Amino acid sequence: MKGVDHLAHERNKTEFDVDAMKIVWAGSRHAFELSDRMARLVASDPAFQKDGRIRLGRKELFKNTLRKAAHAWKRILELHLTEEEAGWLRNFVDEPSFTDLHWGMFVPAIKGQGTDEQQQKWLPLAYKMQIIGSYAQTELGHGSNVQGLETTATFDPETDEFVIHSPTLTSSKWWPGGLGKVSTHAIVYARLITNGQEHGVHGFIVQLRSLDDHMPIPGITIGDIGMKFGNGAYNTMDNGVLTFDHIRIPRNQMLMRVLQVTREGKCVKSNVPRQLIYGTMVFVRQTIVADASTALARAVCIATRYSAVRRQFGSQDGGMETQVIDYKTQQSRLFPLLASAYAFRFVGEWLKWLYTDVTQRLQANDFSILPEAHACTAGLKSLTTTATADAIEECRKLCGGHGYLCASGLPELFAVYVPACTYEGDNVVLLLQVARFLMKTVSQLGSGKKPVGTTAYLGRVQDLLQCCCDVQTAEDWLKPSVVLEAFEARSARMCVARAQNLSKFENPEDGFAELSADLVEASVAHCQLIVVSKFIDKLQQDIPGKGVNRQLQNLCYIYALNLLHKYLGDFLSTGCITPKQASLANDQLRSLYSQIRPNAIALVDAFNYTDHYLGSVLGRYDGNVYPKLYEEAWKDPLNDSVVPDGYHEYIHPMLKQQLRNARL
Ligand SMILES: CCCCCCCCCC/C=C\CCC/C=C/C(=O)SCCNC(=O)CCNC(=O)[C@H](O)C(C)(C)COP(=O)(O)OP(=O)(O)OC[C@H]1O[C@@H](n2cnc3c(N)ncnc32)[C@H](O)[C@@H]1OP(=O)(O)O
Ligand SMILES: Cc1cc2nc3c(=O)[nH]c(=O)nc-3n(C[C@H](O)[C@H](O)[C@H](O)COP(=O)(O)OP(=O)(O)OC[C@H]3O[C@@H](n4cnc5c(N)ncnc54)[C@H](O)[C@@H]3O)c2cc1C
Repeated sequence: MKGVDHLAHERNKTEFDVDAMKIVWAGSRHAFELSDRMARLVASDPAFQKDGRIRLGRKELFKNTLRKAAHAWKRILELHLTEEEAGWLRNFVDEPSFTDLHWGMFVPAIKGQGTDEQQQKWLPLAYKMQIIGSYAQTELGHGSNVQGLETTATFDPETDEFVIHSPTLTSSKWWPGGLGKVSTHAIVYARLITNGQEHGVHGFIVQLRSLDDHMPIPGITIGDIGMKFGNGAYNTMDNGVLTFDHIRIPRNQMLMRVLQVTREGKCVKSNVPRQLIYGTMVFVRQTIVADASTALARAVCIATRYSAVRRQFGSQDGGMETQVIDYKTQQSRLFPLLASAYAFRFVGEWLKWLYTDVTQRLQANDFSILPEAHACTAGLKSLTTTATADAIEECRKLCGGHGYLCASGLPELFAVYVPACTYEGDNVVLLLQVARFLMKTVSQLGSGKKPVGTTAYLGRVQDLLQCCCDVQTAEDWLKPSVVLEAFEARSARMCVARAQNLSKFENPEDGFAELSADLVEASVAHCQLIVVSKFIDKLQQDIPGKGVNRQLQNLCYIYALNLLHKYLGDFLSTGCITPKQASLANDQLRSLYSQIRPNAIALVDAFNYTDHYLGSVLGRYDGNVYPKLYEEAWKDPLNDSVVPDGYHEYIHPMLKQQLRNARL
């Protein structure tokens, strides 16, 4: 690192091996080395610089994104990067683009829902980017309600083709990323109709644009849906609108792993459950959980470094003022977010494992844990993205006024991140899916069906309904079994109470609708339990590196005890803990903040983010904030001239007029 390190005094306080923590954060030495190499490659390439992005108009911004995506692809080919390396490279380019949808949804949809033949035909084209794909599911009138989609795919036995059609305005495809201006193909979700009968929503590979001149295929109307929230941010993406006027595609372009349509138009079901049509969403929701920890860690890294640089008050004798990170209020807002970044990292790691396990089981025709995988990916996507979006905004406030400057990197990070609460499933809609799963699990308890996986604790529901927390001192809150039992008891009691309320309704669907707000709270409690338990599991692993495990323990208890504090109403009203025990938890939390404090800078250094990736003057590794902030201000186009454009038209006449009036 060149120049003076203004945070050196902070780094000198560190009580653990930061390099070892970097490997824990990355997941493995291999992942660390690979991501580190790709981060540096991107940071050192002037073609990937991000300065001034937020000031570009939409057209320039978009063209700039196309340039970067093309340059990234060129580097990927020149350096013969593996798929994993290429994924990291694109990640560090740090600009949403059509490639996210191509690699993140189009390719996985073909892999997950296509037959072997279809995969053999389409995947090589996609891998070489000879076609560019998007994922066209959502319509103007329906997004959450997938079964309500209106686009039709009607089989024509005479020509052996499907006719794809948009019958209404509301059936226009609306939102798909990469669709507006770039994609040549899309997986289009449409209602399958054969022999006059409907067979639900399925995916179809549809060509949208000519591979020669990029013009839309006749009968297709396609464009961008317009500017979105924030400068720069998600406006690098061409979210699109698309309508079909009786577009014909060959029969073999329906993704047929779940259901085959024969030459005669007969539907033949495979042994794969219908829900696999939603499989791409499960895959992406799982990646979104991992991405949440990355985005949260970015915001926390900026806020933590800046909180150590920033000083306010406290100097009575003309000495240094207090670093704002030393205020307990700042710590109580910041350190739980730091802990959440680590918590989401580990639950993301676990979810990736679960997803891999489910995929292997599906291949062996074992579909038993699909509902669990759906509930976990939906619930954790919802929990982590909501918390991350809120946390980015909190980090902005933690940085005071300077956090509101685009130079802090936080406004753009917020704007680019918040749609994660909506895409891949609105977060409330997803929690309702978790609630259905939980209520089903509770209702089956009497029948002797033993819950497994993340709901196994519900199998001990009788114990959990009666257990009494035996915390007597603040230190007792540092026992994994105590914390786990409190979270299990809270979740179990909330689930059982909701199930009892539901049973009072004659029609369960009416009851579900009426109690939905309460049910969502039970889902949150269950998902928080999963995060806490996966963090505790992580602590049981043999983690090398001096002091690393100790720091992780502190973070784990900060994560759990802060939730306990925030959701105290749940814990107290369900009788899981007493007010006295809650107060002891708070005492412990304050003590943990003091223990984390000297390690805070090192804990964010362990994320190993380059200054390029952070894109923040406040979060600079060297802490040299003020001179750089000052420098940055002068780069604003408003400062190109001392007297602004418009002075002669608007300011001068106004001043003169007032002068004249004053003279009158
Ligand atoms: C190598 C490089 C890799 C790079 C990776 C980079 C990744 C980058 C990714 C890009 C990231 C960001 C870009 C954002 C792009 C955004 C894309 C989108 O938004 S796509 C559109 C997403 N849309 C949704 O998520 C819609 C939300 N709605 C739904 O999911 C459902 O329709 C639902 C669940 C709300 C429907 O409810 P309903 O009750 O009507 O269900 P059904 O009758 O349809 O089904 C009932 C039955 O099925 C179960 N179920 C539902 N969903 C699933 C599922 N996904 N999996 C398994 N099972 C499911 C449900 O629980 C019911 O079960 P039952 O037992 O009958 O109760
Ligand atoms: C940036 C961005 C990128 C996107 N990219 C893509 C893409 O590439 N491909 C694609 O197909 N789609 C994409 N989408 C669309 C996205 O998947 C949908 O917007 C999302 O699934 C939410 O659906 P909706 O817009 O219909 O919301 P709605 O369902 O209309 O939600 C509106 C409100 O109603 C509430 N609500 C809805 N249903 C219920 C219910 N049953 N019970 C209680 N409350 C309910 C919601 O909580 C919300 O508050 C993208 C969206 C965004 C913002």
